[in-house]
Amino acid sequence: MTPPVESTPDPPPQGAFVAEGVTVRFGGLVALDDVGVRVEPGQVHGVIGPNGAGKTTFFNVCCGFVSPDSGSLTWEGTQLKNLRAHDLAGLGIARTLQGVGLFAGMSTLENVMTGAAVRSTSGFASAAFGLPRGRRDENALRDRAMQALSDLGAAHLAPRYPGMLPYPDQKKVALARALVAEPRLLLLDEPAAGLSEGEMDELGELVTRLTDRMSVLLVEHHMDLVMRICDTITVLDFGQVIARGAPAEIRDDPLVIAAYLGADVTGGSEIDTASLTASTPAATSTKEG
Ligand SMILES: Nc1ncnc2c1ncn2[C@@H]1O[C@H](COP(=O)(O)OP(=O)(O)OP(=O)(O)O)[C@@H](O)[C@H]1O
Repeated sequence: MTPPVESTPDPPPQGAFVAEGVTVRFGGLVALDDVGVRVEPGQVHGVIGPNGAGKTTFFNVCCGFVSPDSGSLTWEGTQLKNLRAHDLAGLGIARTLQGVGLFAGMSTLENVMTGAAVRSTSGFASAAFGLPRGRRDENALRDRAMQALSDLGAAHLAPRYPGMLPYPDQKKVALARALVAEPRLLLLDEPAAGLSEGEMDELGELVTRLTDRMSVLLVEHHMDLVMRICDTITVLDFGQVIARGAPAEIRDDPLVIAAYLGADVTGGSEIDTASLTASTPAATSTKEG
């Protein structure tokens, strides 16, 4: 007897996140000048640079918070025109921000559930207010949110309110909220800020594990973390790409070293210039701008 043919769901689209020629001006100041990155599927792409280099502005362009004066973003083969922050979830993109932005009046679990709402059939509002149609969704959302917290070792935080949590735990909750949407691209803005060495190691391991199901664009100050977990690094300085390559290439790039040594590393920057000058075989990186 011929076995019944089972239809398998289409695999999710795979593709790179590509920014090309991104230019942003604030009045007379050119914050980004013809900046491009290419985040390959399943890779971690770091964007680094001294203070004022344009990292946050670039991140904000990728999130749809800032509209570039020129340039384009392409995701999984489709150009993202007039991207707005609220479009991200529907595109399979999630982000965390420097300010964790949790809702004070909701428990940790409810905060994480808001990240999954976009995927529920009847919507979070329906589920949250106990409408009959939303009951099953609510349970499913709750389970997924608990799972996301568990994956980060944060299940015990579920009933607590964000205001009661230390900052590193708030960051975990914000990350769980991003991950519960099961994104294919995760945008992280300085995820290690305020974390201890141990917490940073944990974060690094987590981000590396995530790459079996998503790509990651990481804007980060902590050079050790960036060097350890990124496949490719783009270095900005004064709004321009000055280098791009694998961590070992970037570490030895004279332009990068000069950019960091020229920065005020005593003025609150968390950049460890020692990790830039650690001896590794010299290599050539891509230079632009
Ligand atoms: N909204 C704005 N209006 C005017 N200038 C801005 C604005 N946002 C950023 N800038 C300027 O654009 C340049 C790039 O800033 P941006 O915050 O993107 O750099 P950054 O690399 O993230 O710096 P940091 O590491 O200090 O956070 C800086 O000169 C900054 O002063």
